[in-house]
Amino acid sequence: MSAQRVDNREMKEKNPWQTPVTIIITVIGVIAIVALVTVAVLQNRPLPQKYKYGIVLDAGSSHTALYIYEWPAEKDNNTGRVEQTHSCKVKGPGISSYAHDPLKAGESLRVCMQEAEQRVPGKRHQETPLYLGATAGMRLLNIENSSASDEVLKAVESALQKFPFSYQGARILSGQEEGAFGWVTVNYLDDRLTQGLDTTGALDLGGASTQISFVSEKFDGSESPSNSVTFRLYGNDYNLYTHSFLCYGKDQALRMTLAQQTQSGQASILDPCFNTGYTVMKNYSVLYDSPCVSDRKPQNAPATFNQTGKGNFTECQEVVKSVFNFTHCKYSQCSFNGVFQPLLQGPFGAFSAYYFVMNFLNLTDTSIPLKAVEDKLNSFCSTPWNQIKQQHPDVKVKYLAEYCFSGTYILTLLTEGYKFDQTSYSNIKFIKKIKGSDAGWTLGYMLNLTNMIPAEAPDSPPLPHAGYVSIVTIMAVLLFILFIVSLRPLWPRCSKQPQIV
Ligand SMILES: O=P(O)(O)OP(=O)(O)OP(=O)(O)OC[C@H]1O[C@@H](n2cnc3c(O)ncnc32)[C@H](O)[C@@H]1O
Repeated sequence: MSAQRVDNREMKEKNPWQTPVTIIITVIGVIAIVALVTVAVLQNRPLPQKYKYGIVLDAGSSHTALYIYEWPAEKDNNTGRVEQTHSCKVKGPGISSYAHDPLKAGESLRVCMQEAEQRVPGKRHQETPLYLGATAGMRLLNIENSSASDEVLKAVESALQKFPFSYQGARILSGQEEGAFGWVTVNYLDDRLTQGLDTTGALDLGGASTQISFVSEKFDGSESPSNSVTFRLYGNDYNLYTHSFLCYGKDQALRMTLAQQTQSGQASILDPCFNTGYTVMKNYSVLYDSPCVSDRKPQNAPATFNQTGKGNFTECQEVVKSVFNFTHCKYSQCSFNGVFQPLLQGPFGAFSAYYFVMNFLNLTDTSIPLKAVEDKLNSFCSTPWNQIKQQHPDVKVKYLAEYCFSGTYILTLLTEGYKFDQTSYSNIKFIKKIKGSDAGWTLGYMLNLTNMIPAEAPDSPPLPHAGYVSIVTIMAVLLFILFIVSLRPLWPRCSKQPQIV
C-alpha cells in the first residue's frame, strides 16, 4: 500500500502536466484563443443595415410616376446597390395638361407623395432627396407658352415643398439628358459599368419624344458634337451617341399621322392605322393643339371630323413613313430628319412604350424574322374592332384602339428610322424592368445628382466578414496546435512503466 502511494507521488513529480503552473498556462492559452475567435466573430459582425432613400418624380407627357430608391447607407459609392423599392402612378394626365390650372398639377401629386411618406422611414425623411424631372410634354408646353410651363413648375414645386423630404428642385430635362440617363440606368442595373463590360444601347419611346442612345466605336463625337455625351464612370471613358426626337413619341407621332390625313380639312377620314369598325369623332382644334402639328392646321376646316378604321397595315405604314423625312442628310449617314446617326452597335434595351406595345402584341421575341413581325401586325390591324374588344375586355380602350398604329409606328421607327435590319433587330430586347427597377431615365438621373457613380473605380472591398472570421479561426487553431507541440518535452509518457527509483 505505502509503496504504491510513493510511486504515485513520484509519477506526479515526473509529469509536469499535473503541476499547477502548466495547468494555468494551458487554461490561459485556451482562453486567449477562444477570446481571439470570439472577438473576430463578434466585433467584425456587420452592423444592422441602415438604408438611405431617394425619390424621383418622372413628369412625363402622358402621366407622372414616382419612384423610391433605396441603398445601404454606408455603401453610397458601391456598385449595383441602388434598387427601386416602390413606384406610384399619379392619377390623371401629365403635368403639362394642367397649363390652364397649374395648382391642379401640384395637387395631382399628393396621393403618391403621401404614399412616399409612408414608405420612407420617418427618421430618414429629412435627408431623403426629392427630385422632379419633366420630359417632352413640358418641353412642348415650354415651346408653346413658356410662362405657362413656368407656372406649372412653380405650382408643382410649392406642392412638393410641403412634404418633409429634402426637396432638390423641379426642372425640365433636355432630350439629351433623358437619353443619356436612360442609358446610364440600363447599364448600371446590368452591372456593366462597374465591370467595364461592353454597354447596352437604350431605346426609349415616350408619349411625346423618343430617345436612342448607344456607344459606337465609329463615333467620336466629331461629326455631330451635339449628339455626343462623354462620361468617365468607374474608371472607364464612354463616348455616348444620343438623340432625342421631339414629337416622335407615340402620341405626338399619332397626331402627325392624323394631321397628314386631314390636310384638306375633310369631315371624315378612313384611317388604315385603326381597326375596321372603329369610329370616333375628333375635334380639329384639339388635334392641332400641339407645336408638333400646329403650323399645319388646315384653313377652313370644320370643327370636327370622323375617323373610321380601315385596318390595313401596309397603308398604315405608308402614312407613318410620311411623317419621317429621309431626303436630306449633311452627314456621312443619318437616321431621319437630317439627324446624324453612327452605325448601330451592340445589344439594345427598348423600354417604355416599346415594351407596352410589343408586349401586348406578343412581339417581344426579336429572334423572329422581321417579315413575321409584319405578318402579325397585318393580321392584328385587319381584325375587326368588335372582335379586338371582345378578346381584350380588360385593356383600356384608348390603348386597344391604338395598338395597330403603335405597333406599325414602332416597326417603322426601328427599321426605316433607325435602320435596324434583320440582324441588328435581333439584338433588341424589349424590357420593362431590370432586377426589379423600371428601365427609364429616373435612376440614372438620381445616381448622377447624388454623385453615386464615381469617375474612378472604388478601392477593392476589404475581406468579407465570413472570410475574416475563417482566417482568424484557422490562425487560432494553428496557434493552439503550435502551443501544444511546443510543450512536447513536457508531454507525459503514460504508456511507459513508471520508473522505480
Ligand atoms: O417621355 P414622354 O414623352 O414625356 O412621355 P411619358 O413619360 O408620358 O411616356 P411613358 O413612357 O409613360 O408612356 C409612353 C406611352 O405609352 C403609353 N402607354 C402607357 N401604358 C401603356 C399600355 O399599357 N399600352 C399601350 N400604351 C401605353 C402612354 O400613354 C404613352 O403614350
